[in-house]
Amino acid sequence: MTRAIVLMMDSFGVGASADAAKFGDVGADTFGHIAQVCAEGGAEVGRSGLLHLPHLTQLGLARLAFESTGEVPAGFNLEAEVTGAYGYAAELSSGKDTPSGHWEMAGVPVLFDWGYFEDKENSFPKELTDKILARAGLDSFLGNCHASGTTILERLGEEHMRTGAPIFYTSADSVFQIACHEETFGLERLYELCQIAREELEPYNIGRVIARPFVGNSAMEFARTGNRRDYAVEPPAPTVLDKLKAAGGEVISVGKIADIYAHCGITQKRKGTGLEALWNETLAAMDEAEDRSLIFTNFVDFDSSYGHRRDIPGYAAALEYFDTRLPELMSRLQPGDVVIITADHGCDPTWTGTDHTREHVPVIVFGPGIAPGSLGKRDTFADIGQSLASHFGLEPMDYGKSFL
Ligand SMILES: O=P(O)(O)O[C@H]1O[C@H](CO)[C@@H](O)[C@H]1O
Ligand SMILES: [Mn+2]
Ligand SMILES: [Mn+2]
Repeated sequence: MTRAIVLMMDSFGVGASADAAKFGDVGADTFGHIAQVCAEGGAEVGRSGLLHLPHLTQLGLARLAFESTGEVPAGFNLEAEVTGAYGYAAELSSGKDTPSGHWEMAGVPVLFDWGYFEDKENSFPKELTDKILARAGLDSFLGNCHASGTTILERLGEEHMRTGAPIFYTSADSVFQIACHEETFGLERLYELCQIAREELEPYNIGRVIARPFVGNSAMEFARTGNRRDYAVEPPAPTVLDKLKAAGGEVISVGKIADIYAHCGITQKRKGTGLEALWNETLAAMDEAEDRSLIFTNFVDFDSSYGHRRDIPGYAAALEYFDTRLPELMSRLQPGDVVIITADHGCDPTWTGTDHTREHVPVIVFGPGIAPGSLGKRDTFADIGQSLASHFGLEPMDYGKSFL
């Protein structure tokens, strides 16, 4: 069997990269700061004590974090024997957003600059919103600012329900986000509105339109649902996913992977809301996947539920939960399987603001044929894509050095 399983821990950075100053992120460290707060007793909600990640540690997480930052994360040590190959990677792409990180790890770094809506208020050009409203048959909209997606619901969700005006907002990322109530506005209507926005945004070079449906009756109750949908532009060149699909392999998307690659290079899709469901789908995919399959899971909750929310205990508990599921994956490994654990950017929950942080990402590789040891610093996430190309015997990618 030649199979690969990529576990993409969305936003799990392991320390600021050399170019972090360009992003205002010098000193950011998603993993290190969570471990620090846990060790200081500051993450006692829904969990307790030192950050406990025995399986990730056994695979090399503490060592790669030490290689990335020069510091041993609080509560960890470098004593135990390591069974995985471990390293850390810097990002070549110009942005610290989700599509850039994902495309780069699939061998296609984003070397051009995305468009951004930089103004914190009145963020969107009137001619753009006028066109979107006219095509959708709407009179007005709310928001028009940078915002955290949960606080803007507290502020404008009730007005949205009363008036039927959609909420448009953005962030430091190249995104146009639309929040609407699933029942009063309607989910399909929200998706249609996002499709119109996607088309009208073409001249602005915006990476993603994101549908942000929510439910609840009042500001204190609003909750976003698993029906989020991302409308990404297509990657600028064929990724390793496209190449594997073209060569007759299976590319199995779990969670929002398919959306992030604009459905390019995907042969099967499995959905799941929440870490538990995403794990269940990943393991079920492993039980079914045949030779020449790539199972690629995005564990979005680290980012959307905890990183952007600056929820340190929540992030710590999610990491600990993730770690408990690894033995189930290990017990399913077959000869020829390779597992890669990585991330797409940081989102340090101790950092100011609510945006991503420019960080190194972990690269943990294991499987029956993988020798343990350090993979050192990788200069681009594209080393992952190049390694997958090599693993599946595909033509080499233009970027990256294989570690396989
Ligand atoms: O605050 P929420 O709505 O979660 O938005 C976050 O999610 C977006 C996509 O990852 C990012 O651009 C960030 O703004
Ligand atoms: Mn992400
Ligand atoms: Mn994010």
